[in-house]
Amino acid sequence: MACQGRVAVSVFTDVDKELFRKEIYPLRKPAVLKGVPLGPCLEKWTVDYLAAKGGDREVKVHVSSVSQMDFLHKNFIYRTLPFDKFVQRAAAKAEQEEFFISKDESYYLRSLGEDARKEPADLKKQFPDLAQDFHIPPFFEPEQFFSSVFRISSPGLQLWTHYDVMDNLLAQVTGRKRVVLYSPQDALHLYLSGDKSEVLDVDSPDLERYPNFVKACRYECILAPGDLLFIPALWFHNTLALQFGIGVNVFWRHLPLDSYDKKDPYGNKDPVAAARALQALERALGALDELPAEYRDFYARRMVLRIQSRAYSNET
Ligand SMILES: O=C(O)CCC(=O)C(=O)O
Ligand SMILES: [Fe+2]
Repeated sequence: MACQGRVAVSVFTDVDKELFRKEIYPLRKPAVLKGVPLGPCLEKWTVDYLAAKGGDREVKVHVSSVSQMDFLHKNFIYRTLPFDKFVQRAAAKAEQEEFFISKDESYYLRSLGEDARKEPADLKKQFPDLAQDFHIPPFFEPEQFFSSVFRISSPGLQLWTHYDVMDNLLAQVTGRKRVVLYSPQDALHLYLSGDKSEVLDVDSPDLERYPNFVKACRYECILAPGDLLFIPALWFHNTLALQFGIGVNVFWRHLPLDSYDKKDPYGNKDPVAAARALQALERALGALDELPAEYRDFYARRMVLRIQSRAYSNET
């Protein structure tokens, strides 16, 4: 059945590993899991506690003059702050005394590994004292673990729609967060630029520029503190912090280890076979360029038909 309007993400309570592996994981659909024990972080992670325990190690943060971050027009910059200062600034209710761009700038932290270009983030390594307070849900096998990442946002901050290549458990620890998701099968309606959608305003999209966006089925949920969102690999997600928010996401491998790019600290590089296929496509397009426009158009359409009949799993 066609999707009409919005679809609420399914909510599950009392989920244990068995239920997750049998009833939720195989569906490859997002799910909100309520009441999964996440440890003492739920009570402990106040701004003061985080600042004290997280210490003053330097973190690289996104700083944006407006709350909707725009990767197309780069309305944000990266700056480095000590973790404790960053947390205080992101949680601030009033205008910033010290600022980079403007008094009402927004902040977003996606924590990184020790050597950010090589190593995935791991809370246990970068924030050992805080990592103790967060209990990673035991729903995956330990060898599937890829990374654990702090997600800390100013109130109102919106992160663009993108996909990651790992399965994800996104835990909301404090603050409420709205998450809008789209199926990988809706990729044709999302106006992709690499791993991101060019449609920044998912609530009132520019339909003259992006007419097919209305065809994408919008899944939505609001995460409250203590909620866990399962985001299967390749599902697009757009997050909006309704309040100052602290989250932790844990990425897990879904495919065998050697399906993934070995140099992928973020968990968003396409699997090696997919990257090879995309490269081959670029070569094919280069060959089409040797033809006059009329022929190029015709053979491009034939290629689309071939791809559809050979590789799509169904008629969507
Ligand atoms: O929580 C957020 O703000 C973004 C989360 C995200 O993109 C992820 O967990 O992959
Ligand atoms: Fe993500």
